[in-house]
Amino acid sequence: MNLSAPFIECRDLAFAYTDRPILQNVNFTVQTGRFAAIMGGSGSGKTTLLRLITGQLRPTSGQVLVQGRDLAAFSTAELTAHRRRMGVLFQHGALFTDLSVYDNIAFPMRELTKLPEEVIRDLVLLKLHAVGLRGTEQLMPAELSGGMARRVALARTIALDPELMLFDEPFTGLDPISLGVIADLIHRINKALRSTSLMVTHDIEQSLKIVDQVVFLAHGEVVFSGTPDEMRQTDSEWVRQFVGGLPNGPVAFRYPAATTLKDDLLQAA
Ligand SMILES: Nc1ncnc2c1ncn2[C@@H]1O[C@H](COP(=O)(O)OP(=O)(O)OP(=O)(O)O)[C@@H](O)[C@H]1O
Repeated sequence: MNLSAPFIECRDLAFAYTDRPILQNVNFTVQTGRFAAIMGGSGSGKTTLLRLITGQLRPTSGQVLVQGRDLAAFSTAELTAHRRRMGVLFQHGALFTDLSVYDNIAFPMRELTKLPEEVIRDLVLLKLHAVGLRGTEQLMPAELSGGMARRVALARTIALDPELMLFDEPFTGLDPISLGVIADLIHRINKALRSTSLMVTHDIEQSLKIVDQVVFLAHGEVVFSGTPDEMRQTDSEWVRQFVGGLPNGPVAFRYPAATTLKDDLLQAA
């Protein structure tokens, strides 16, 4: 593994849903083995960006390069191989409710590989151990707390030792202790597997502790890209409003109404 080479590179990336532009001029690189957070306000295009990187969406213009190769030029077989190398953990980390913890983690191994059951068994136990939940194999998802369920989902995400891990708001809905546990696990797994990781998150406090770089989106463009330290010191108004949780800033508190309140009130009188 060449740790100084980019694993993911977005070059002049733009995307529109039919004629509605969502992303434009997006340029950034994530080096192999690094951990990047994608941040930005609601609707700024973070999840859309993740979907472009998984290959679920195709850019309107520009490129997503994976290990130097344009994703758009991947054959169907290459795209399948790309997805197989990826571990994805979505917001609610949904487990299959009718499968036990064991079968949930074994699922991608059974679906995507021809590994014999005894090897799968050892791998499931190792993954459960990695998230601190060995002994829960026979429990059903309904018997787990929210934090435990997220850890099982994380174990399933790493089932096949992904080279690329994508997390979409992995901390949503967790209490502070579970949140700290998940953040620590994600960090340790990124380092242990040396997998390149991207995480969409609103949680500044936890994520700045564990990521190597932050890509900050506003109105569909990258308005800041740098290390957590650079982010804390930046004078970007967008970032400062987000970090400070300020109600007013580049993202205005008030909707830009076409008339003034005074006019409206006078008209009604
Ligand atoms: N399938 C779709 N068709 C049309 N518009 C969409 C579709 N999916 C998302 N959008 C729009 O694209 C914009 C960006 O959405 P996206 O989910 O990428 O934002 P986000 O930054 O992840 O937001 P949040 O933090 O609220 O999850 C939003 O305005 C959303 O309404």
